[in-house]
Amino acid sequence: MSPVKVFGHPMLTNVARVLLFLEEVGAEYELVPLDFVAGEHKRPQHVQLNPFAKMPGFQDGDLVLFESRAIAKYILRKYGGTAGLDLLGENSGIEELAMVDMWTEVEAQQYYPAISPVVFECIIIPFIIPGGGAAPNRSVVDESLERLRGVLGIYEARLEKSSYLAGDSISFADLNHIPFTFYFMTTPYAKVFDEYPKVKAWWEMLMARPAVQRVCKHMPTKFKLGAQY
Ligand SMILES: N[C@@H](CCC(=O)N[C@@H](CS)C(=O)NCC(=O)O)C(=O)O
Repeated sequence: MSPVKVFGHPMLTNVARVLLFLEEVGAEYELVPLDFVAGEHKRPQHVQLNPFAKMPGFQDGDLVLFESRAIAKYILRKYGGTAGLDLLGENSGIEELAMVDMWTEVEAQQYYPAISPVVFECIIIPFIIPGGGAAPNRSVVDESLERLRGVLGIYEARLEKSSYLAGDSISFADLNHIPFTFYFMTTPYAKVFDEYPKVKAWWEMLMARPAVQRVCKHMPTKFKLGAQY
């Protein structure tokens, strides 16, 4: 059987999310790299896979998916059992499952909107988007850092009670934090995490996972204007 295919550049956060869960479950996959500087994701061939002309696209035989979080859940449901990983909490009780669902929503609805503007302002707009190059907008960064501190305070209180967000086992909710936090840690604001020791220790535990390291090695940590990543 041919392996599943992921279409996109591996340094991009939403592509990295999909690769991360494939690596976690040890599934065989083919990465079909797209040159985003050349706009390959906007070509008709890719738009057939992802009608929003975004990366990633994903194909498993006749099944075509887009939206990285949905793709990641499909991967976990398809391969998680064989890998002995229940990251969605679906083989536990409904209470455990509800905790995974809740913290997954927290990542998408609270954490991501707080952290992503900093990453956009400091990295994505100046260094990654072709023709970007603008200096970070200070007021956007400052407002986002304030919002992020609020979220991290809630995480700190939670992580005083359990090793991971949804409980004492790692889950989908924790691992979804990897792509944007990885890039945030390359910005001058990484030290914000030092104010939250439990959160910092949790982050270090996530980063120590072999699957995380395999995916993050395709994500640059030093940015230069005009570089082709
Ligand atoms: N919600 C979507 C977002 C997809 C997305 O915005 N992908 C970015 C890369 S991380 C992209 O393709 N950007 C290129 C563009 O917008 O032209 C997902 O999670 O898959």
